[in-house]
Amino acid sequence: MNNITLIGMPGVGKSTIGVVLAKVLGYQFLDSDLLIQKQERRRLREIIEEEGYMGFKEIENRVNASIDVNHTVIATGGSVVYCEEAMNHLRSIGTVVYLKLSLDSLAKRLGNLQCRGVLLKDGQTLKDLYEERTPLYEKYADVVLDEEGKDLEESLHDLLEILEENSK
Ligand SMILES: Nc1ncnc2c1ncn2[C@@H]1O[C@H](COP(=O)(O)OP(=O)(O)O)[C@@H](O)[C@H]1O
Ligand SMILES: O=C(O)C1=C[C@@H](OP(=O)(O)O)[C@@H](O)[C@H](O)C1
Ligand SMILES: [Mg+2]
Repeated sequence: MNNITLIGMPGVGKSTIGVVLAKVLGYQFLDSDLLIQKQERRRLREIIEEEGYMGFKEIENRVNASIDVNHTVIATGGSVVYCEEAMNHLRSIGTVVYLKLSLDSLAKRLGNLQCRGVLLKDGQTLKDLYEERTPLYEKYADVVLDEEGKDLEESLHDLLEILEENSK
């Protein structure tokens, strides 16, 4: 219990802010993408290439649904919101925070999607992905942090304030 799970689009900063948040709170940090790689003994890109879109989702669901931690900040991969069982589990073990950024800002940050290993269906653009996922991020979020126009320090400051508010 008492975990904080970060969800949101790839490139929004879940892994970056997550590790700093863990330090500030005195929590552990877990990047569930790295946990997937460790358990599968393969890199994410290899899993996606070898298992395909559905195969990756199944693995991502299984690994995230089995996370058993306390006082930990969990940075998820952006595609975890497709995994219903995993999302219900993450909600049951702590607070789920949606890190939100506009499509324009994300596009500037992301560069080449393929190189990052983003889970795209054939022909899907970043805009398609954004529109498909936004309702899912909103559905599973206990709280939302709007990062627009904020640097890492400002995002962290506002996140701590939101978490404090939410714990009352
Ligand atoms: N608040 C921020 N403002 C500007 N750039 C950021 C911020 N947070 C993260 N970044 C940058 O965005 C990129 C993606 O961050 P990352 O933590 O890997 O995102 P995610 O884990 O959500 O995919 C990195 O280059 C990181 O330095
Ligand atoms: O959003 C996605 O489709 C993905 C995001 C990646 O993580 P980040 O959100 O940390 O970039 C990683 O889980 C995987 O390559 C798929
Ligand atoms: Mg990440």
